[in-house]
This record gives sequence, C-alpha cells and structure tokens, in this order.
Amino acid sequence: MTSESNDIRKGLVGVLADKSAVSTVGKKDIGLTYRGYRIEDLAKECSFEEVMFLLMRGHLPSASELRALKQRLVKARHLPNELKVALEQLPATAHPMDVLRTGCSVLGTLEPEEVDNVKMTKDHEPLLRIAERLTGSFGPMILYWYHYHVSGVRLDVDSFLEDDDSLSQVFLKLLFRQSEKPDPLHNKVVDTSYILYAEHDFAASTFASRVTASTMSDAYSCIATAIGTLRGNLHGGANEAVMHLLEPLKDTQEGQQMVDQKLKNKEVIMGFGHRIYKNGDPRNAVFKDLSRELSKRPEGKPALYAISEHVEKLMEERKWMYANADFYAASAYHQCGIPTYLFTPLFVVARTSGWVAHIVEQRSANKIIRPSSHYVGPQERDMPSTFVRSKL
Ligand SMILES: CC(=O)SCCNC(=O)CCNC(=O)[C@H](O)C(C)(C)COP(=O)(O)OP(=O)(O)OC[C@H]1O[C@@H](n2cnc3c(N)ncnc32)[C@H](O)[C@@H]1OP(=O)(O)O
Ligand SMILES: O=C([O-])CC(=O)C(=O)O
Repeated sequence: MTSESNDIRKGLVGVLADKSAVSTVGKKDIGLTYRGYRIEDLAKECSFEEVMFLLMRGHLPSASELRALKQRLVKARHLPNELKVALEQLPATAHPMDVLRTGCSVLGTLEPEEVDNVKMTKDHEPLLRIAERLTGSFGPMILYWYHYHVSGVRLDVDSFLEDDDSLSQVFLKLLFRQSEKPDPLHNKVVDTSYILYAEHDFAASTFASRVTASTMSDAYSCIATAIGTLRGNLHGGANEAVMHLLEPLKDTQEGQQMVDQKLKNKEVIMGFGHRIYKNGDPRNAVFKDLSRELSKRPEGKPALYAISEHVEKLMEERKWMYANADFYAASAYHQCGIPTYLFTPLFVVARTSGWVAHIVEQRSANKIIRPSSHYVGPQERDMPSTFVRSKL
C-alpha cells in the first residue's frame, strides 16, 4: 500500500466537499432542517409550494410571493407541442425516469437557458424560473406520456385543472384523469412526500448536479444529470424497489422468510440503511404515520402495512439497521393507487427545488469539481511491434 492509496476515500465517505447553507443532514445535535427550519415543522405547517420557495430563495414566502409563485406554476404546466410529440415517440416500455430525463432535455432545447445566465452572475432569477418551469411541468409531462401509452389518450392537461390546484393536486387529478379535487388524504400524502423528499444536502443526485454546474453547464443539463443519478436503486429508485420487494408477500411470515433469505445471501434489503443516518432517518416517522393512516381505511392495505412494520422490526433486531425515507414512502404511495413505476418521478418533482438551491450555491462560488484517482493500471510501455496501424 502506498501513502497515496491510503488517502482514497471510497464512495467519498466522510469527505467534506464544500460549504452549503441549504440543509442540515445528520449533524451533531441538529435534526434535518431546510434553511434552519425543522423538517417535522415544515411537514406539519407548510405546503410544498412554500417549502419550494424557501429552498430556492432562502426565506418563507409572504402571501404575495406565494400567490405569484402559484401563478407561475400554473403557466409552467403547459407542455409545448414539440415536447408532446417527443413524448409520444418514446417507447411504452421506457422507464418513466428515462422519460423525465429525456423530457427535461427536450424542454432545454425548446426553452434553453441563456448562456449569459450560466456565467457566475449574482442574478439567479432566470435559473430559478427554469426550476419552477421544470417543477410545474414534470407531473404533466410524465402523465402525458403515461396516458398516451397506457390508454392511447392525448391528455388535455388544462381540461382537468383549476388555477388553485397545488402541485400534488395536479399530479393526482392528471393521474386519475379527474376534474374533482383528489381525496384529501391522498393529497396530503403526495404533498407531504414532496416536502420530505425536497432536499438532502450532498446526496448523490445533488452532488452530481453540482459537478455538472461546476463546468458552467446549463440548468437543464444539471437537472438531467441529477434525474439520471436519482434513478438508481441505491438512491431514489429504492422507493420502487421496496414495492417490488413487498408486493408479492402475503403475510408477516413471508416477510420474515424474505428477510432471512436475503440476509443469509448477504443481499441488500431495499429501503434500509443510509450513508449518513446510522440510527434512523427522521423522515421515516412521517412516512410511516401516513402509511398507517391509509392502511386503516376501508380500502387500505393493512397486510402491506403489517408486513412493512414486521420487516422494519426484524432489520432493527438482526442488523441494527433502520428504515430510510423510501421504505414507508412505498406503501404510502401504493395505497394512494399510484403505479409503482411513477414513485421515483414523484421524487423528481420534489427534489428539483433542492437541486436548484445547490446549483445556485455552486454557481455563486464555483470551482470545477475534479478529484484525482490513484492509478493502478499497467506500467508505461511501448506499442507492440506486431501492432498494425489502422489504415482508416
Ligand atoms: C432517498 C435515498 O436515497 S435513501 C437510500 C435509499 N437506498 C436504499 O434503500 C438501498 C439499500 N441501502 C443501501 O444499499 C445502503 O445502505 C446505502 C446505499 C443507502 C448506503 O450505502 P453505504 O453508506 O455505502 O453503506 P454502509 O457502509 O452503511 O453499509 C455497511 C454494511 O451494511 C450493509 N448494508 C447496508 N445497507 C444494507 C441493506 N439495506 N440491507 C442489508 N445490508 C445492508 C452493507 O452491505 C455493508 O455490509 P458489509 O460491511 O458487510 O460490507
Ligand atoms: O442523503 C442521501 O444520501 C440520500 C437521501 O436520503 C436523499 O437524497 O434523500
């Protein structure tokens, strides 16, 4: 082992990569906070739109600031025809996260960020407007693609929506193609999940977006990078993976067999563990309460909730491992009738606020992010004498 290889921090574990004033995650004696406000208070007192404003602009909105944001979000729902055509061309078999990543890129070609914005100016408003545009259009975008490919319907977004619909109401109304306001508990689940998922410091997707921002790339490229990173099962994709794990299980006994088998095979159980939280994820209690509340309704799934709770208990007993935010998000979303492959796209709607708050920070005090590697390849060598140079 050389001294250089001793310096490697695989997975960048424990590396402080920069300063940030957006959120606190796993800091000593502080819980999860966004801009200083406790996540539990934000989940109880705020709408997602207020939290989105807070993350992007650093303070809670006044009544008039909130009104103006909501008006901009109504405009942001609009899908240009070129984007709809592109969504129709994508295969029905595509993963919705690939659809959103592509939709983000398509919008970036139709409404590109001005090159001047990308320069490290103090005026971040144009970037924030793009983030609002993406946040407002991601729900309609994924659901346009979904309905076109599942039922052959070209979704007329405006025919279902009213100006006072929140982002969570927009998603649920368009998903179920209904003009009436969604079930209040379903709406609370989606709105609260947006708040809980909105920001998490230097999580992999956020860090990825900061790497892209650090090269002075445009806003859409930063967000597309982040979507691609969030998609993986070790990160945001875990909420879908949890559902795939739990759905086939009939009762707690089958839950126990699943845990036994996976631990015996040294397989990872989705929805457990965390790089930062070793004693539990503060968002879990909120998601768990929502999942429990849904399970008690006549149309709820008490067996799914009971299996989830049993698996959680076994993981604590056997591995001292705790559920992360994605574990109960799965059974909560499922009980709202949301198809599993749309779980991670909901995360994208929420996290775009956090991503953009970090892109603003990166642009405000930029240094290109470019670590080094410890080289372990072949020694320097000559080209083989037998090598015939290509004539091409
Ligand atoms: C919103 C979010 O992104 S939250 C995270 C969502 N991801 C998941 O739920 C996927 C499942 N969890 C995992 O894969 C991991 O816990 C991660 C990716 C979240 C964190 O990874 P790391 O910080 O590298 O893991 P960590 O160092 O804590 O792992 C320590 C040990 O616990 C094991 N372990 C970690 N998570 C799990 C799990 N979910 N199930 C079983 N064993 C696990 C690891 O295999 C490792 O074992 P080893 O020491 O024998 O090699
Ligand atoms: O912080 C992380 O590594 C992952 C996470 O929980 C999140 O992004 O919400």
